[in-house]
Amino acid sequence: MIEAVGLTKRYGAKTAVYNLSFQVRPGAVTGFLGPNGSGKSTTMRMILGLDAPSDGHVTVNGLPYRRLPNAPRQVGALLDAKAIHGGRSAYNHLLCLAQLSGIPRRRVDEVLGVVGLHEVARKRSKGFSLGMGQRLGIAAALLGDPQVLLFDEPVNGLDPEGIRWIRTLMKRLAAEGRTVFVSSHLMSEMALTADHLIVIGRGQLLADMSVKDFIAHNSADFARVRTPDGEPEQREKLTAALGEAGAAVLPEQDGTLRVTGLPLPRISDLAHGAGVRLWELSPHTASLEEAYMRMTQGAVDYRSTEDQRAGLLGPAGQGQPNPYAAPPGAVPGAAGGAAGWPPPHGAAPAHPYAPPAPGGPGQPNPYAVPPQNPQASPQAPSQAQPQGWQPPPAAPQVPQQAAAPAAPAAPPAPAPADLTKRDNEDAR
Ligand SMILES: Nc1ncnc2c1ncn2[C@@H]1O[C@H](COP(=O)(O)OP(=O)(O)OP(=O)(O)O)[C@@H](O)[C@H]1O
Repeated sequence: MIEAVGLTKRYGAKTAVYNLSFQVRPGAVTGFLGPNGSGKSTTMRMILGLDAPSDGHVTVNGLPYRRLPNAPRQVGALLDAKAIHGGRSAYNHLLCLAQLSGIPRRRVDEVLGVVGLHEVARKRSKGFSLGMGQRLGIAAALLGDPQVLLFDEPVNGLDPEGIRWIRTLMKRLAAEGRTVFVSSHLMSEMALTADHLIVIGRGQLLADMSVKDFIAHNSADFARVRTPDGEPEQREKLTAALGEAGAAVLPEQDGTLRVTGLPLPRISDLAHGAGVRLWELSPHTASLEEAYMRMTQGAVDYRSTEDQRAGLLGPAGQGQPNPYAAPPGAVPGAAGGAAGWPPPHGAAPAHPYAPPAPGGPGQPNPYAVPPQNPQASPQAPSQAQPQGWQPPPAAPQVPQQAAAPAAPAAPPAPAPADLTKRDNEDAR
């Protein structure tokens, strides 16, 4: 079990992680998601005692990493697969690690077999491909047969077979009762691998819930409807009939209609009543990627200037309304408008594809910490409210009390020009 309470990390004026509280439980794969620069690696480094928190604390099995007896046998981690002495063979690299931690030599052969590197074990690792390096890093993480495992972007550079292998491995490790905490930007992979998600944006907690709940709470299902090609009057007739019945209808670039607000049988009946033939009527269930994009859109620091101009944030494509965009009137917060969005509790969503307001009457708040989660520390309520989500403050503004109930004051949102500048700097 990993437990973070009020975890905060500042690098000078930069607040990388702010007041983060969560638990990572054994027996499950917990995905750790967040846009670039949101603080995932920093959090992992603090878990592993490589960085000291500025505030708050994090424990592994009840103790800070540095106080764990023989930590490498309790916690295994893949942080940076490139952090290997290239002149050493894979075997010698692992043997050094094993000897430092009192791990028997035979374990080196075992883990080399597990990760599929036994045939190249005597080769120098500087000749390894990206994927081979990842496998060696994973072997090192498994070396002490630890109960707690952390993987930062483990599928980086792996081919499809390798990706599938790591998915199976993680599930197996979790099924053995271990704690598996894994960061990734590959949403399709996370959807297949993770049971639970912790999502952060700009160093703050955005969500702590199961994958299923995360998708359900951050997306809106809709129907795809296609009328016969080359008969625009059929499409118009149907659009009018659906609109009259209270549906929201948006034309897609591929000629279909995206319909929300009505069940499929009702759409079919309305089409029949209007004398419109249908070539397609299919349900669309949101993917983890769509739900993730929707939740984190306002917490993205680095975005292409082309995407900003075209509004390419969701699958609707250029020139189409973006179903994941903040509704008109949402406060344009930092880098795209998290502030004020989702709408306040109980408010009707202004956007046709917006899911119901989280925490509205009769609805659980998807951003709230689940009741069974003992994370309900004094810090939790202020962290788990994306509606009031604010970027972490610069160092002088951070209240010294980690348990401060109110969200900290937000610095001014960067103007698009600032983002452009950052992009250009990145490109350099
Ligand atoms: N040693 C450091 N000194 C100063 N700033 C740092 C340091 N380490 C991280 N940061 C900053 O802290 C923020 C969080 O970085 P971090 O690497 O934790 O993000 P991340 O979520 O892992 O990003 P990515 O998905 O791109 O790997 C970034 O703005 C980064 O520039």
